[in-house]
Amino acid sequence: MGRIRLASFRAQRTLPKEKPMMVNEKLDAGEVEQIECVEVKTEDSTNPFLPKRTKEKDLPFIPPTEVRKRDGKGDSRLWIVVDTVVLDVTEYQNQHPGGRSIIAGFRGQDCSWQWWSFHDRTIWQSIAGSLRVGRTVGVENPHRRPRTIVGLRKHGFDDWD
Ligand code: HEM
Repeated sequence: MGRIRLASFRAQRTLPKEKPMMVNEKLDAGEVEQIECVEVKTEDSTNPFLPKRTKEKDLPFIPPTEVRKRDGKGDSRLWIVVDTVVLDVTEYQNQHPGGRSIIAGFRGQDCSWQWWSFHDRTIWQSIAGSLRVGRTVGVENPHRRPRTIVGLRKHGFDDWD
């Protein structure tokens, strides 16, 4: 009985040209399939998007030196860091409601406090959750967080005092 041959973009077929291969082509019984697997090495082939169900503690560690290299220039992916989580925003930057350029300002860098200033946990879970490729430590934020003064104002409404 024949079997279904599944093509993968990672596999490069090396059968003779006169017998071109078709995706999902059925092989005859006994026919030997010759596929030489050649891993397609992009610089990020080891950092795919991780499923939302992956817990943050289980994200693979990516050294900060690698994160900084992903600045979206040339063939590079575009990564940003929120807290300790590395997000791949290469495609998402074009869909960002706040505009593309604001994300591009944080190429390969940390943007934690800016991120939490404009977004909440719902956006973290619904969108950023699917853009995670790993976790890291030690990646710098290009802007110092402005000082905020808290606790000097009385809580509540006391105009009738
Ligand atoms: C993975 C990265 C990001 C995701 C998933 C994301 C997602 C979003 C979403 C869903 C909105 C619309 C919010 C709403 O309508 O309530 C938004 C708006 C916005 N985002 Fe992002 N964002 C990302 C990165 C960033 C970064 C790095 C900045 C830098 C400061 C930023 C700044 C903003 C701003 C300024 C707005 C517009 C807020 C407004 O119009 O009120 N975002 N973003």
